[in-house]
Amino acid sequence: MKSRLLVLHRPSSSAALRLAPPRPLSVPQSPRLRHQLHSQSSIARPRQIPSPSVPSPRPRHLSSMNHAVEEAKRAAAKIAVANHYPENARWVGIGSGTTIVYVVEAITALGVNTANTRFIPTGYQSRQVILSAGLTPVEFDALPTGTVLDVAFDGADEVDEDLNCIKGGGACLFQEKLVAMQAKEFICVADSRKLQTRLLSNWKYIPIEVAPIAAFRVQRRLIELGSINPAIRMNTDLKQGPLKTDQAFLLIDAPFKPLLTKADVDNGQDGSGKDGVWEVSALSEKIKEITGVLEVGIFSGMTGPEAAVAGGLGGQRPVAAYFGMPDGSVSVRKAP
Ligand SMILES: O=C[C@H](O)[C@H](O)[C@H](O)COP(=O)(O)O
Repeated sequence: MKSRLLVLHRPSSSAALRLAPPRPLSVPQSPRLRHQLHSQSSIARPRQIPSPSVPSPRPRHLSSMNHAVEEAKRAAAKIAVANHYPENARWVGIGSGTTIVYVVEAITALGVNTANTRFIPTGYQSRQVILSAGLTPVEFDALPTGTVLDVAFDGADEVDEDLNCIKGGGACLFQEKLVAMQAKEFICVADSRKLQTRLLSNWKYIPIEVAPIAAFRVQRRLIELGSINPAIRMNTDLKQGPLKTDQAFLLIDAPFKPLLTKADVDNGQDGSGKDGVWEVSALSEKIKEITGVLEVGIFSGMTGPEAAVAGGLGGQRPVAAYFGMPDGSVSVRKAP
């Protein structure tokens, strides 16, 4: 199942800038302190649409690093759209986050006629991105019965060698999974910080969307499964309390040990949860079983084409993931 990494585009001049790790984490030591401490970490952060024209107050080296990251996302989006945006597209899923902005930018830059194309958002921010680009959104629950999306594009917080993803760092995951699973194929676009061998290598927690009334119960169960200090995500402004998703649910950010890949298990490692060591899909299924969990931010299992062969829809694993690299090139991992 292990994917190959291909470099698709390499520029002649190298930007030679290292990308900063994504969203540094500060995981609280005590579950009792979780609300307060999480509010001070970068975990609690409403998303902003990047606006390269807005002057940055940051030191120059930081702003050039950020610029390099944004350009890496843009480069990956451009190639992903060029390779996967269908001719005469009718239904296109649009994910959430900062990278998806460049996907929409790349779609509009194609210059194709979108009069008959409907774009399915995965939340409030996603809908705003679609509208700002002059495209037409249609809510997921307004799709005609039986509609299959031609393609769904989205970002990710981390992608492993099998193309399993962690998503939800920007507080969207449930609608993203709905949309990905309604599409013929899901295409992931990211920058090199997200490209890892195993999930939970650089990105340290799994976002889980939960019913508010069940949050503490779910938190306890996550600890039993081996999560180290799972924390309810707070708004940046503490006075606003826990962050609410588009469904008015809460998010629990659950750190675990790095997740085993299929190859790890094939090589004899135990991913059944012993000592808190899990294989990706095993953990995802276990978390999904907890009463009170709406959805888990692990996208694993079948791809769209695999689901079609199995007789239906339901692929949540991308068929390809595009990564903008620090040197300006774009690498792609494709599902075998
Ligand atoms: O919750 C947000 C989504 O899952 C995003 O797709 C993910 O967090 C990646 O976001 P970004 O493109 O901003 O890195």
